[in-house]
Amino acid sequence: MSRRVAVYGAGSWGTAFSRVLADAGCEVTLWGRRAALVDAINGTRANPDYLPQVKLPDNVRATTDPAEAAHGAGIALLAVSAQSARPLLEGWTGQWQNRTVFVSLMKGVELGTGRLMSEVIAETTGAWSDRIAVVSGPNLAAEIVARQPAASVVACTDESTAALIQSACHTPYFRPYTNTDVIGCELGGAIKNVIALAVGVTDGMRLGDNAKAALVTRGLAEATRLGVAMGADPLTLAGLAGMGDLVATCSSALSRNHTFGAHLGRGLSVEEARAATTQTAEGVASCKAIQDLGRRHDVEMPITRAVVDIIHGGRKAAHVVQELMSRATKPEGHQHLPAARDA
Ligand SMILES: NC(=O)C1=CN([C@@H]2O[C@H](COP(=O)(O)OP(=O)(O)OC[C@H]3O[C@@H](n4cnc5c(N)ncnc54)[C@H](OP(=O)(O)O)[C@@H]3O)[C@@H](O)[C@H]2O)C=CC1
Ligand SMILES: O=C(CO)COP(=O)(O)O
Repeated sequence: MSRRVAVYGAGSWGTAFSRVLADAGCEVTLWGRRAALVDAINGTRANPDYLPQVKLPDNVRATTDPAEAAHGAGIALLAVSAQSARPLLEGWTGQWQNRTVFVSLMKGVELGTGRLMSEVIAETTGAWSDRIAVVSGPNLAAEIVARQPAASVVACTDESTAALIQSACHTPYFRPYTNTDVIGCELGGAIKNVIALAVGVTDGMRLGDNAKAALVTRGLAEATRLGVAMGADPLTLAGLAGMGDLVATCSSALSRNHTFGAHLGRGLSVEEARAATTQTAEGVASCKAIQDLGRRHDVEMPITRAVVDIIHGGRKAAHVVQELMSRATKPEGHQHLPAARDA
Protein backbone atom coordinates (compact mmCIF):
# COMPACT_ATOMS: atom_id res chain seq x y z
CA MET A 1 0.00 0.00 0.00
CA SER A 2 1.43 3.38 -0.92
CA ARG A 3 2.00 5.86 1.85
CA ARG A 4 1.44 9.60 1.46
CA VAL A 5 4.15 11.80 3.00
CA ALA A 6 4.96 15.50 3.00
CA VAL A 7 8.51 16.88 2.83
CA TYR A 8 8.96 20.55 3.78
CA GLY A 9 12.00 22.22 2.23
CA ALA A 10 12.93 21.86 -1.43
CA GLY A 11 16.66 22.37 -0.87
CA SER A 12 19.38 19.73 -1.26
CA TRP A 13 18.33 17.39 1.49
CA GLY A 14 14.57 17.78 1.15
CA THR A 15 14.85 17.01 -2.56
CA ALA A 16 17.27 14.12 -2.11
CA PHE A 17 15.25 12.59 0.71
CA SER A 18 12.05 12.95 -1.32
CA ARG A 19 13.56 10.67 -3.89
CA VAL A 20 14.63 8.17 -1.20
CA LEU A 21 11.03 8.11 0.05
CA ALA A 22 9.68 7.82 -3.51
CA ASP A 23 12.09 4.97 -4.26
CA ALA A 24 10.79 3.28 -1.09
CA GLY A 25 7.25 3.48 -2.51
CA CYS A 26 5.86 6.63 -0.86
CA GLU A 27 3.70 9.26 -2.58
CA VAL A 28 5.63 12.45 -1.83
CA THR A 29 4.47 16.06 -1.80
CA LEU A 30 7.47 18.38 -1.60
CA TRP A 31 6.83 21.86 -0.21
CA GLY A 32 8.99 24.77 -1.35
CA ARG A 33 8.44 28.45 -0.61
CA ARG A 34 9.30 29.73 -4.12
CA ALA A 35 6.72 29.30 -6.89
CA ALA A 36 9.32 29.44 -9.66
CA LEU A 37 11.27 26.57 -8.15
CA VAL A 38 8.15 24.51 -7.49
CA ASP A 39 6.99 25.04 -11.09
CA ALA A 40 10.40 24.04 -12.36
CA ILE A 41 10.36 20.85 -10.28
CA ASN A 42 6.89 19.89 -11.53
CA GLY A 43 7.67 20.90 -15.09
CA THR A 44 11.13 19.42 -15.54
CA ARG A 45 11.26 16.73 -12.80
CA ALA A 46 14.51 18.31 -11.60
CA ASN A 47 15.46 20.87 -8.96
CA PRO A 48 17.50 23.40 -10.95
CA ASP A 49 18.68 25.39 -7.91
CA TYR A 50 20.00 22.56 -5.77
CA LEU A 51 20.28 19.22 -7.60
CA PRO A 52 19.90 19.88 -11.34
CA GLN A 53 21.44 16.55 -12.29
CA VAL A 54 18.72 14.47 -10.58
CA LYS A 55 15.49 13.32 -12.22
CA LEU A 56 12.65 13.02 -9.73
CA PRO A 57 10.14 10.22 -10.26
CA ASP A 58 6.43 10.89 -10.88
CA ASN A 59 5.54 10.06 -7.28
CA VAL A 60 7.19 13.31 -6.16
CA ARG A 61 5.03 16.41 -6.73
CA ALA A 62 5.95 19.89 -5.53
CA THR A 63 3.71 22.63 -4.10
CA THR A 64 4.02 26.05 -2.46
CA ASP A 65 0.92 25.36 -0.35
CA PRO A 66 1.84 23.82 3.04
CA ALA A 67 -1.75 22.66 3.63
CA GLU A 68 -1.82 20.89 0.27
CA ALA A 69 1.38 19.08 1.24
CA ALA A 70 -0.12 18.09 4.60
CA HIS A 71 -3.41 16.87 3.10
CA GLY A 72 -3.66 13.12 3.62
CA ALA A 73 -0.04 12.83 4.75
CA GLY A 74 0.55 10.69 7.83
CA ILE A 75 4.22 11.66 7.93
CA ALA A 76 5.59 15.22 7.75
CA LEU A 77 9.35 15.55 7.27
CA LEU A 78 11.14 18.86 7.82
CA ALA A 79 14.23 19.77 5.79
CA VAL A 80 14.46 23.54 6.01
CA SER A 81 17.37 25.35 7.63
CA ALA A 82 17.21 24.84 11.39
CA GLN A 83 16.80 28.52 12.29
CA SER A 84 13.72 28.81 10.05
CA ALA A 85 11.91 25.78 11.48
CA ARG A 86 10.07 27.48 14.34
CA PRO A 87 8.56 30.44 12.45
CA LEU A 88 7.44 28.13 9.65
CA LEU A 89 5.85 25.59 11.99
CA GLU A 90 4.17 28.34 14.00
CA GLY A 91 2.50 29.50 10.79
CA TRP A 92 1.26 26.03 9.92
CA THR A 93 -0.71 25.04 13.03
CA GLY A 94 -4.04 23.36 12.42
CA GLN A 95 -3.18 21.74 9.13
CA TRP A 96 -1.95 18.38 10.40
CA GLN A 97 -3.86 15.12 10.65
CA ASN A 98 -4.66 13.83 14.12
CA ARG A 99 -1.84 11.33 14.35
CA THR A 100 0.75 12.91 12.02
CA VAL A 101 4.28 11.70 12.68
CA PHE A 102 6.84 14.53 12.43
CA VAL A 103 10.38 13.82 11.32
CA SER A 104 13.29 16.22 11.57
CA LEU A 105 15.85 15.83 8.81
CA MET A 106 17.65 18.92 10.14
CA LYS A 107 21.00 19.08 11.93
CA GLY A 108 21.02 22.26 13.95
CA VAL A 109 20.25 23.79 17.33
CA GLU A 110 18.01 26.83 17.71
CA LEU A 111 19.79 30.07 18.53
CA GLY A 112 18.60 31.84 21.65
CA THR A 113 16.67 28.90 23.10
CA GLY A 114 19.18 26.05 22.63
CA ARG A 115 16.30 23.84 21.57
CA LEU A 116 16.93 20.71 19.51
CA MET A 117 14.78 20.41 16.39
CA SER A 118 12.63 17.68 17.97
CA GLU A 119 11.89 20.12 20.80
CA VAL A 120 11.00 22.89 18.36
CA ILE A 121 8.59 20.48 16.64
CA ALA A 122 7.05 19.46 19.97
CA GLU A 123 6.57 23.07 21.07
CA THR A 124 5.07 24.26 17.79
CA THR A 125 2.86 21.28 16.86
CA GLY A 126 1.89 19.99 20.30
CA ALA A 127 2.90 16.47 19.23
CA TRP A 128 4.14 14.11 21.95
CA SER A 129 7.59 12.56 21.70
CA ASP A 130 6.15 9.24 20.48
CA ARG A 131 5.22 11.01 17.23
CA ILE A 132 8.47 12.92 16.71
CA ALA A 133 11.42 11.25 15.03
CA VAL A 134 14.75 12.39 13.63
CA VAL A 135 16.83 11.01 10.78
CA SER A 136 20.54 11.59 11.23
CA GLY A 137 23.70 9.97 9.90
CA PRO A 138 26.45 10.21 7.30
CA ASN A 139 24.19 11.22 4.41
CA LEU A 140 25.71 13.67 1.96
CA ALA A 141 22.83 14.59 -0.35
CA ALA A 142 24.89 14.51 -3.55
CA GLU A 143 25.88 10.88 -2.89
CA ILE A 144 22.37 9.81 -1.92
CA VAL A 145 20.91 11.18 -5.16
CA ALA A 146 23.54 9.21 -7.06
CA ARG A 147 22.03 6.22 -5.23
CA GLN A 148 25.39 5.41 -3.68
CA PRO A 149 25.02 3.19 -0.59
CA ALA A 150 24.49 4.93 2.74
CA ALA A 151 23.34 4.06 6.25
CA SER A 152 21.51 6.29 8.67
CA VAL A 153 19.62 6.34 11.97
CA VAL A 154 15.91 6.91 12.58
CA ALA A 155 15.48 7.88 16.21
CA CYS A 156 12.26 8.09 18.19
CA THR A 157 11.42 7.38 21.82
CA ASP A 158 8.68 5.10 20.45
CA GLU A 159 10.17 2.07 18.70
CA SER A 160 7.12 1.44 16.52
CA THR A 161 7.21 5.02 15.19
CA ALA A 162 10.93 4.64 14.43
CA ALA A 163 10.15 1.38 12.61
CA LEU A 164 7.39 3.10 10.60
CA ILE A 165 9.81 5.78 9.37
CA GLN A 166 12.49 3.16 8.80
CA SER A 167 10.20 1.23 6.46
CA ALA A 168 9.13 4.45 4.70
CA CYS A 169 12.72 5.26 3.66
CA HIS A 170 14.42 1.89 3.30
CA THR A 171 15.71 1.35 -0.23
CA PRO A 172 18.44 -0.83 -1.79
CA TYR A 173 20.89 2.09 -1.38
CA PHE A 174 19.59 3.69 1.87
CA ARG A 175 19.78 1.55 5.00
CA PRO A 176 18.22 3.13 8.11
CA TYR A 177 18.76 1.71 11.60
CA THR A 178 16.44 2.55 14.49
CA ASN A 179 17.42 4.02 17.84
CA THR A 180 15.43 5.38 20.78
CA ASP A 181 18.10 7.96 21.72
CA VAL A 182 16.75 11.09 20.04
CA ILE A 183 18.97 13.52 21.97
CA GLY A 184 22.15 11.60 21.11
CA CYS A 185 21.28 11.43 17.41
CA GLU A 186 20.35 15.10 17.18
CA LEU A 187 23.40 16.31 19.08
CA GLY A 188 25.66 14.09 16.98
CA GLY A 189 24.27 15.59 13.77
CA ALA A 190 24.47 19.19 14.97
CA ILE A 191 27.90 19.05 16.62
CA LYS A 192 29.59 17.31 13.69
CA ASN A 193 28.84 20.42 11.62
CA VAL A 194 30.83 22.54 14.07
CA ILE A 195 33.71 20.07 14.06
CA ALA A 196 33.60 20.01 10.23
CA LEU A 197 33.96 23.80 10.27
CA ALA A 198 37.03 23.42 12.49
CA VAL A 199 38.53 20.72 10.25
CA GLY A 200 37.79 22.88 7.22
CA VAL A 201 39.74 25.73 8.83
CA THR A 202 42.81 23.56 9.50
CA ASP A 203 42.57 22.00 6.01
CA GLY A 204 42.39 25.48 4.52
CA MET A 205 45.49 26.39 6.51
CA ARG A 206 47.17 23.17 5.28
CA LEU A 207 47.84 21.97 8.81
CA GLY A 208 47.75 18.29 7.83
CA ASP A 209 45.95 15.05 8.51
CA ASN A 210 47.20 14.68 12.08
CA ALA A 211 45.39 17.90 12.95
CA LYS A 212 42.26 16.59 11.24
CA ALA A 213 42.38 13.31 13.18
CA ALA A 214 42.89 15.17 16.46
CA LEU A 215 39.92 17.45 15.80
CA VAL A 216 37.63 14.57 14.78
CA THR A 217 38.59 12.51 17.84
CA ARG A 218 38.48 15.33 20.36
CA GLY A 219 35.35 16.63 18.64
CA LEU A 220 33.74 13.29 19.33
CA ALA A 221 34.85 13.58 22.97
CA GLU A 222 33.24 17.03 23.11
CA ALA A 223 29.98 15.77 21.58
CA THR A 224 29.94 12.80 23.93
CA ARG A 225 30.50 14.94 27.04
CA LEU A 226 27.62 17.23 26.15
CA GLY A 227 25.46 14.28 25.11
CA VAL A 228 25.98 12.49 28.42
CA ALA A 229 25.25 15.68 30.34
CA MET A 230 21.98 16.03 28.42
CA GLY A 231 20.93 12.41 28.92
CA ALA A 232 22.18 10.77 25.71
CA ASP A 233 23.71 7.31 25.51
CA PRO A 234 27.46 7.69 24.78
CA LEU A 235 27.25 4.71 22.44
CA THR A 236 24.93 6.70 20.17
CA LEU A 237 27.73 9.21 19.65
CA ALA A 238 30.05 6.33 18.70
CA GLY A 239 27.52 5.23 16.06
CA LEU A 240 26.36 6.44 12.64
CA ALA A 241 24.80 9.68 13.91
CA GLY A 242 27.99 10.59 15.80
CA MET A 243 31.29 9.15 14.63
CA GLY A 244 29.83 8.09 11.29
CA ASP A 245 28.67 11.58 10.37
CA LEU A 246 31.87 13.15 11.70
CA VAL A 247 33.93 10.98 9.37
CA ALA A 248 31.77 11.73 6.32
CA THR A 249 31.42 15.46 6.91
CA CYS A 250 34.97 16.18 8.04
CA SER A 251 36.54 14.30 5.14
CA SER A 252 34.27 15.25 2.24
CA ALA A 253 34.65 18.11 -0.19
CA LEU A 254 30.86 17.85 -0.63
CA SER A 255 30.26 19.12 2.91
CA ARG A 256 29.12 22.74 3.05
CA ASN A 257 30.37 23.10 6.63
CA HIS A 258 33.80 21.76 5.74
CA THR A 259 33.90 24.00 2.67
CA PHE A 260 32.89 27.07 4.70
CA GLY A 261 35.67 26.37 7.21
CA ALA A 262 38.21 25.84 4.42
CA HIS A 263 37.35 29.27 3.00
CA LEU A 264 38.08 30.79 6.42
CA GLY A 265 41.31 28.81 6.74
CA ARG A 266 42.45 30.15 3.37
CA GLY A 267 41.94 33.68 4.63
CA LEU A 268 38.45 34.63 3.44
CA SER A 269 36.34 36.73 5.81
CA VAL A 270 33.15 35.28 7.27
CA GLU A 271 31.10 37.35 4.83
CA GLU A 272 33.19 36.19 1.88
CA ALA A 273 32.85 32.57 3.03
CA ARG A 274 29.10 33.05 3.35
CA ALA A 275 28.87 34.43 -0.17
CA ALA A 276 30.97 31.55 -1.51
CA THR A 277 28.87 28.87 0.24
CA THR A 278 25.44 29.29 -1.33
CA GLN A 279 23.78 26.41 0.56
CA THR A 280 23.10 26.02 4.27
CA ALA A 281 26.13 25.49 6.53
CA GLU A 282 24.23 24.82 9.75
CA GLY A 283 27.25 24.93 12.04
CA VAL A 284 27.75 28.66 11.39
CA ALA A 285 24.67 29.60 13.43
CA SER A 286 24.42 26.47 15.56
CA CYS A 287 27.97 26.69 16.98
CA LYS A 288 26.79 29.55 19.22
CA ALA A 289 23.73 27.65 20.37
CA ILE A 290 25.87 24.57 21.08
CA GLN A 291 28.38 26.65 23.03
CA ASP A 292 25.48 27.96 25.12
CA LEU A 293 24.25 24.41 25.73
CA GLY A 294 27.75 23.48 26.90
CA ARG A 295 27.78 26.40 29.35
CA ARG A 296 24.30 25.55 30.61
CA HIS A 297 25.34 21.96 31.28
CA ASP A 298 28.77 22.88 32.62
CA VAL A 299 30.58 21.04 29.84
CA GLU A 300 33.90 22.25 28.47
CA MET A 301 33.79 22.49 24.64
CA PRO A 302 37.11 23.96 23.48
CA ILE A 303 36.73 23.17 19.76
CA THR A 304 33.23 24.64 19.64
CA ARG A 305 34.54 27.71 21.46
CA ALA A 306 37.36 28.03 18.91
CA VAL A 307 34.87 27.92 16.02
CA VAL A 308 32.64 30.53 17.70
CA ASP A 309 35.69 32.74 18.30
CA ILE A 310 36.64 32.61 14.61
CA ILE A 311 33.16 32.99 13.11
CA HIS A 312 31.41 35.24 15.61
CA GLY A 313 34.31 36.77 17.54
CA GLY A 314 36.32 37.98 14.57
CA ARG A 315 39.47 36.25 15.84
CA LYS A 316 42.24 35.08 13.51
CA ALA A 317 42.24 31.33 12.91
CA ALA A 318 46.00 31.03 13.46
CA HIS A 319 45.73 32.59 16.94
CA VAL A 320 42.82 30.37 17.88
CA VAL A 321 44.64 27.21 16.77
CA GLN A 322 47.71 28.26 18.77
CA GLU A 323 45.51 28.83 21.82
CA LEU A 324 43.85 25.41 21.47
CA MET A 325 47.26 23.74 21.37
CA SER A 326 48.67 25.60 24.36
CA ARG A 327 45.88 24.78 26.81
CA ALA A 328 46.97 22.98 29.98
CA THR A 329 47.88 19.35 29.29
CA LYS A 330 45.77 16.58 30.81
CA PRO A 331 45.08 12.84 30.69
CA GLU A 332 43.03 11.64 27.71
CA GLY A 333 40.46 10.22 30.15
CA HIS A 334 37.22 8.40 29.58
CA GLN A 335 35.29 10.93 27.58
CA HIS A 336 31.90 9.47 28.36
CA LEU A 337 32.19 9.65 32.13
CA PRO A 338 30.60 12.68 33.77
CA ALA A 339 33.69 12.97 36.00
CA ALA A 340 35.73 13.73 32.87
CA ARG A 341 33.51 16.61 31.77
CA ASP A 342 36.34 19.13 31.73
CA ALA A 343 38.84 16.85 29.94
N1 LIG B 1 22.51 18.49 2.26
C1 LIG B 1 22.83 17.42 2.98
O1 LIG B 1 23.67 16.62 2.54
C2 LIG B 1 22.17 17.17 4.29
C3 LIG B 1 21.55 18.19 5.00
N2 LIG B 1 20.99 17.93 6.22
C4 LIG B 1 20.31 18.97 6.97
O2 LIG B 1 19.10 19.33 6.30
C5 LIG B 1 18.75 20.69 6.62
C6 LIG B 1 18.50 21.42 5.31
O3 LIG B 1 19.73 21.45 4.61
P1 LIG B 1 19.86 21.47 3.05
O4 LIG B 1 18.64 21.02 2.36
O5 LIG B 1 21.10 20.76 2.73
O6 LIG B 1 20.07 23.05 2.84
P2 LIG B 1 19.87 23.85 1.50
O7 LIG B 1 20.60 25.13 1.69
O8 LIG B 1 20.20 23.01 0.33
O9 LIG B 1 18.29 24.14 1.49
C7 LIG B 1 17.70 24.88 2.52
C8 LIG B 1 16.20 24.81 2.37
O10 LIG B 1 15.60 25.54 3.43
C9 LIG B 1 14.77 26.55 2.87
N3 LIG B 1 14.77 27.72 3.72
C10 LIG B 1 15.82 28.39 4.21
N4 LIG B 1 15.42 29.42 4.95
C11 LIG B 1 14.05 29.42 4.92
C12 LIG B 1 13.05 30.23 5.47
N5 LIG B 1 13.35 31.27 6.25
N6 LIG B 1 11.77 29.91 5.21
C13 LIG B 1 11.45 28.87 4.43
N7 LIG B 1 12.36 28.05 3.88
C14 LIG B 1 13.64 28.33 4.12
C15 LIG B 1 15.38 26.86 1.51
O11 LIG B 1 14.42 27.49 0.68
P3 LIG B 1 14.89 28.44 -0.54
O12 LIG B 1 15.52 27.55 -1.57
O13 LIG B 1 13.64 29.06 -0.99
O14 LIG B 1 15.88 29.43 0.04
C16 LIG B 1 15.73 25.44 1.06
O15 LIG B 1 14.60 24.75 0.62
C17 LIG B 1 19.94 21.25 7.42
O16 LIG B 1 19.62 21.22 8.78
C18 LIG B 1 21.08 20.29 7.12
O17 LIG B 1 22.02 20.22 8.17
C19 LIG B 1 21.00 16.67 6.75
C20 LIG B 1 21.58 15.63 6.08
C21 LIG B 1 22.22 15.80 4.80
O1 LIG C 1 24.86 16.36 7.10
C1 LIG C 1 25.52 16.15 6.11
C2 LIG C 1 26.12 14.84 5.81
O2 LIG C 1 25.69 13.86 6.70
C3 LIG C 1 25.78 17.27 5.16
O3 LIG C 1 26.83 18.02 5.65
P1 LIG C 1 26.96 19.55 5.21
O4 LIG C 1 25.71 20.23 5.68
O5 LIG C 1 28.20 20.03 5.85
O6 LIG C 1 27.04 19.55 3.70
